[in-house]
Amino acid sequence: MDFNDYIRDIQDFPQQGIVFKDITPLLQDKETLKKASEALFLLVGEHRIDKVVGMESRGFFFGPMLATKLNAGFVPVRKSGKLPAAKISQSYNLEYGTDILEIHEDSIQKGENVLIHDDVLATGGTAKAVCQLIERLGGNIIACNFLIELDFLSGRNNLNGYEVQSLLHY
Ligand SMILES: O=P(O)(O)OC[C@H]1O[C@H](OP(=O)(O)OP(=O)(O)O)[C@H](O)[C@@H]1O
Ligand SMILES: Nc1ncnc2[nH]cnc12
Repeated sequence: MDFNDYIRDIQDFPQQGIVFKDITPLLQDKETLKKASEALFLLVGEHRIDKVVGMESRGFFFGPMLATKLNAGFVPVRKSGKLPAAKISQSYNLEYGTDILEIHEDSIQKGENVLIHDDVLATGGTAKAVCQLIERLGGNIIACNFLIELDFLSGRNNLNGYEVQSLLHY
């Protein structure tokens, strides 16, 4: 089974000139979903992880599954105005726009080992903003884990100094 067969390109979504990597076929297929989840877990290796941080929305697909496999908690990073309790914010740019991300202040304790997970690493703007949020809370970033990395956008250059783990490269 080839994961690439379950990822489709959608031209000009969400805006002109963007080729969108749609992973819903991979999520819909029970065997592929299970295998992708296991493969993402294996990418993490032997690290001890306290918290998996996933970003809204597509970091929520695999983030909690990874957390249970790693015996860790799950922390959502959400877009502006969605989190109810005390939080900190970070603005950022991504491949097709700009936005604000937020995290609850009490979600990570100082010195906790954190794995960041998202579906796609494109320009790295989103992941870099999440790294900044976690470090402002005193978290120790162990690695950034992605289902897909768009190599031609060089997103990992925005994540210098962090381990970047990606299952699929385009
Ligand atoms: O590396 P970057 O250029 O920052 O882009 C990557 C981000 O873009 C997508 O999220 P999007 O903001 O589209 O939100 P969604 O998950 O709610 O669809 C994707 O899920 C990543 O979070
Ligand atoms: N080309 C792309 N496909 C899917 N998700 C993305 N997030 C940022 N760029 C993306």
